[in-house]
Amino acid sequence: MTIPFYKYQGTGNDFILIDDRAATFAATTEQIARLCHRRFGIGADGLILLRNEPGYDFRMVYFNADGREGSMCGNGGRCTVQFAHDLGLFTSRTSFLAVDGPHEATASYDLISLQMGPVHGLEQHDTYDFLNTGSPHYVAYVDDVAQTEVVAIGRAVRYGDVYGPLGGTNVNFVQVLNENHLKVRTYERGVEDETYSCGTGVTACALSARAHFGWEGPVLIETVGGTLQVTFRETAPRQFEDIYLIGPALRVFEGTVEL
Ligand SMILES: N[C@@H](CCC[C@H](N)C(=O)O)C(=O)O
Repeated sequence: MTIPFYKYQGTGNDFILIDDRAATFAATTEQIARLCHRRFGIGADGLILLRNEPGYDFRMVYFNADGREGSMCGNGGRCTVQFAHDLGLFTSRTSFLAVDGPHEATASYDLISLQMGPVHGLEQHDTYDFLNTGSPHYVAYVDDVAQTEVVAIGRAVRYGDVYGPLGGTNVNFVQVLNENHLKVRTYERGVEDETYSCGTGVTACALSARAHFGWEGPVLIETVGGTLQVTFRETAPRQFEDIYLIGPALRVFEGTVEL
């Protein structure tokens, strides 16, 4: 079976995008993992199907690089919005459905502003915060992210006694650069490695910084693959609404692949 695909990236978090409005894509977990493999396939942090959804412009179905359907992906959402825009599904404002519910977004040139779901609750532990921004995130503050063993520590937390039995977690390491300015590196569950950027991860870090430092935002976040911005409204302690993840999303190439 020959499948046409598009490759997109959002601050270096890269995805295979498939126009599946005809709902014909059928692949096993192993086949999706192979498409995402950087030696044996196209190479990506995840694969996303754009499908039709009544009442919305489209539906986003997201698979991690391990081939399993994942929880919400912020950068993948921004790339899917850019893909829908490139397909002509909307002009400047869109609404779509993802695994965590409805989302709204705007596209202006290559800048995508994606409304994330509301966040109800943020756990503050002795050495880290934990919250769910559509995907689960562990947030730890460090002095220097460049000197942090992201993969080794990230993997230990993801598979550790606390979060391993709960399905694992993504693990973010945060360095405060200035007020409203962070530098973040993330170990991603489902990729099982550090990625260049994680949208739900930087969103979690911005909300955590709000809880720690009282920042109003917008919070600027430097990732390995570029800069993202997060805005939010805290409606009550540790309750967040109107959360927006803002940054570039670009088509890199397109092609066909054998399944
Ligand atoms: N890269 C994503 C996060 C994707 C979900 C995650 N890997 C998980 O399954 O928990 C993002 O940009 O949010």
